[in-house]
Amino acid sequence: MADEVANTMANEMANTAPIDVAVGILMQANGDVLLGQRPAGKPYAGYWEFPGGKVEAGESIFAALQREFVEELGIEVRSAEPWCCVDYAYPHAHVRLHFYISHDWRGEPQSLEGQAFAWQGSVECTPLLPATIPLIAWLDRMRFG
Ligand SMILES: Nc1nc2c([nH]c(=O)n2[C@H]2C[C@H](O)[C@@H](COP(=O)(O)OP(=O)(O)OP(=O)(O)O)O2)c(=O)[nH]1
Repeated sequence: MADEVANTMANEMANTAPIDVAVGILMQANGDVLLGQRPAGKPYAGYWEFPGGKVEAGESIFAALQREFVEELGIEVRSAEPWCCVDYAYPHAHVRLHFYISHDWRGEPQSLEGQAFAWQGSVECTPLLPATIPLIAWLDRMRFG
């Protein structure tokens, strides 16, 4: 019964307009990418993700990306290219994730929200947010061929 209720909620959520989320993959020259761990108090606390957050009303996706990197990590993202877009229906929200790749930022990551972060070659942080899991294989193909 609990499963049925959860499935119904997920299906209803899938029919609602998605929430746009801007997500940034900072990539160093050697291919390492930056991941962060979701802080306590958020859904999926303790799960790893690429830094980012919800786009606010009237804000472009790139502006949201820049704002989130300043707020969470104290980093100025100078430029980034859109890479892929993933829709995912969580029980708490239907999200549309806009992933960008950046090779061009200023500053060293700081833990401004008390979160852990890590530069990773092959990504070994677990658990990863479910919607982010498929990205790792795509990213590896791009980075390592
Ligand atoms: N940043 C980020 N979010 C992701 C990834 N994968 C994934 O499913 N998400 C989901 C989790 C959340 O439902 C949503 C991001 O929203 P959030 O709650 O972290 O956004 P926010 O920082 O604006 O949070 P808040 O102001 O509402 O507290 O996107 C990912 O790799 N990075």
